Amino acid sequence: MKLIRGIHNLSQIPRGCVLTIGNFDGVHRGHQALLQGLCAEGAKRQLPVVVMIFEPQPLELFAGESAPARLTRLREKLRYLADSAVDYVLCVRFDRRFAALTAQQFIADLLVDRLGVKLLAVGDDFRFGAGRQGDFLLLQQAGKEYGFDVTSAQTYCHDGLRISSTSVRQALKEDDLAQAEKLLGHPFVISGRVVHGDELGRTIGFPTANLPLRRQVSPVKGVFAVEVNGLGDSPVPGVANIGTRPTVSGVRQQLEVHLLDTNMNLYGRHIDVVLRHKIRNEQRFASLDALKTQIAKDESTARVLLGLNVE
Ligand SMILES: Cc1cc2nc3c(=O)[nH]c(=O)nc-3n(C[C@H](O)[C@H](O)[C@H](O)COP(=O)(O)O)c2cc1C
Ligand SMILES: Nc1ncnc2c1ncn2[C@@H]1O[C@H](COP(=O)(O)OP(=O)(O)OP(=O)(O)O)[C@@H](O)[C@H]1O
Repeated sequence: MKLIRGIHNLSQIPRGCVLTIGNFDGVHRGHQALLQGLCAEGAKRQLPVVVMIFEPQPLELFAGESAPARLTRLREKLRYLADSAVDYVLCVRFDRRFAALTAQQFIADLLVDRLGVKLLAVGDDFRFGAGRQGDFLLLQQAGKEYGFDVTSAQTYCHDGLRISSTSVRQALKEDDLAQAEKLLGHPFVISGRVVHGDELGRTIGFPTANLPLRRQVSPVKGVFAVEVNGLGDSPVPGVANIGTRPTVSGVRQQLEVHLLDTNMNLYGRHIDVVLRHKIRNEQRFASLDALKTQIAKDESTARVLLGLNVE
């Protein structure tokens, strides 16, 4: 899979392709089904498979802080997309100028002139162009006019529920990690690079690796039994807190993970924290001692939940 960043680099994609467009946040099972169908079409027509995504996601431009929490950062999104057999990911910088393109300009300039699209597959709820004026019907009409096919992906459901990034966020909001995993087709993971914290954790006997969540709001909060990938061949068990750390008057939301039975130094490493089970909500404790007592209990709970030998 090749990543093309920005429409000014479009010439790197051969003209004529099968294409889909969207946010693909989480790369859930609905997305995976759509991509599978598209890849089969690409193979049949011997055309490259292209996925157009937007960065930032449109609502992040329009709604700023109140945009829905991200399920995947760009890096993770690309990793999941690479797992399907797509040839190119075109990552479009979604700014005011791009957002102002009318549906007709988007089709004529980008899809037809620049990409020479032969087949476009989208869900039937797909909307695009300034003011979300463009819809499936308009695409079909344009397809006839310019000579490309438009197909609507069959809606992919789980237990009668349409899988969408929104439904995954809802499951996470309800702390239903099992449901989120069923909808995603993979566990919910928070990834990032470990940075230096205040190192207070050390003094209370629970050193933690800190992942800043930056501007991104996490779709989940609280204390979790986790497994950390990216540190060797097998996952390392741990216990993590996602929150603002009210006990030490923290402000910014971050993820802190305490690894069990190892004192590996993680600074600067990129890790994937797989959330396995929720243990409790974050709380403000009256003292660091009270927090320490609770974290020791959390650790025991995590051992049970992760099926580890309880000491
Ligand atoms: C399993 C676990 C649970 C935690 N729960 C809370 C909590 O409920 N409330 C809180 O204020 N801090 C909680 N913390 C503590 C903070 O996340 C953080 O580790 C501590 O304030 C030290 O921060 P530092 O490593 O940045 O110095 C928890 C930490 C861990 C590892
Ligand atoms: N369950 C599904 N079945 C079939 N196609 C889907 C499904 N979910 C999304 N798609 C299609 O995948 C493409 C990318 O979807 P996109 O990520 O933009 O939205 P979404 O997953 O529906 O999330 P949201 O909840 O934000 O609307 C779109 O064409 C969309 O219609």
